[in-house]
Amino acid sequence: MTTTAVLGAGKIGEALLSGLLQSGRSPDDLLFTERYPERSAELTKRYGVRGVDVPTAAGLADVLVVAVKPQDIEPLLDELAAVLRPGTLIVSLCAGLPTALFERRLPEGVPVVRVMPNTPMVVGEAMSAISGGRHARPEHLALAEAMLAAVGKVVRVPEAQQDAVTALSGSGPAYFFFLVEAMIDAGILLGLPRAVAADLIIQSAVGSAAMLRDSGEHPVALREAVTSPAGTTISAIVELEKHGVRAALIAAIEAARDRSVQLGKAHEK
Ligand SMILES: NC(=O)C1=CN([C@@H]2O[C@H](COP(=O)(O)OP(=O)(O)OC[C@H]3O[C@@H](n4cnc5c(N)ncnc54)[C@H](O)[C@@H]3O)[C@@H](O)[C@H]2O)C=CC1
Ligand SMILES: O=C(O)[C@@H]1CCC=N1
Repeated sequence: MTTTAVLGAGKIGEALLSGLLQSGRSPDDLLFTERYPERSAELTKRYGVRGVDVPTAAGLADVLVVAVKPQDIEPLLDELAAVLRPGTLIVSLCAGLPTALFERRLPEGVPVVRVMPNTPMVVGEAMSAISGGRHARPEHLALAEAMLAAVGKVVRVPEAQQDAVTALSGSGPAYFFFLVEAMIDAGILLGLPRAVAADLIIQSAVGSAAMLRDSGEHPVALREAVTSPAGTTISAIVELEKHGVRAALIAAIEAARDRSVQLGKAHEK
């Protein structure tokens, strides 16, 4: 079994640790590093996984998963460059950062796999897209793929598509949560108790997601099946179209893609 260290156990780092443990990985095969000692102690208490410093992680782990914010990557790269063992696989979860950045800043020949996961990892339902860097061989991609397959679904994409992936599925859960939040507010406006409105909307979201995944039907066909002639749904759809919700979503996702590109450009030199 490989030893995997998560460097930066914030929201996505913790989601990965938690998902891997739920999938049956032993806490003894996992490590993490964290900037704040209180956070480190809290995670060890919660998961039984050891918090270590970067040199210890680099000395013990075969796979180093980089999960710090893109803005925090520079000092971590400096630290890692000094202690990285040959053959260690770097798996970056960082939005926008190209594999070339890691290859340039870490010892020559380092295998790097860029991944864009998402937080449903905590319930084993992540969507992760992976791309290999210049020195990532098939066995490196297979190792990263196996790790992520334990916590959800994995696709391989050319690295040039990772900014678009980040905007779609990396940030995607936030759009769904935003929608659910707005729909619950609508329930409040219509006079329902908050808890009832939340139950109605969350179960509708779960049921709709299962239909999208399992029915094999196109989203348009599924929506049409709900939309009765002269019924209630079409009255709502007219309002959504009038308010430009479709265009707003497309523009929002384009803005997220542009931000991902910008995050990568900040580390070009
Ligand atoms: N939150 C999400 O839904 C997703 C995040 N990502 C990517 O994952 C990365 C982390 O994002 P979040 O977890 O949301 O951020 P976060 O801020 O919750 O987590 C980052 C963690 O790294 C720690 N940290 C920073 N520098 C460190 C260092 N040198 N050594 C040890 N620990 C260090 C911080 O204390 C913090 O706990 C980002 O690059 C982001 O683009 C990717 C996909 C989804
Ligand atoms: O908002 C962000 O930058 C990160 C990357 C994808 C999801 N969260």
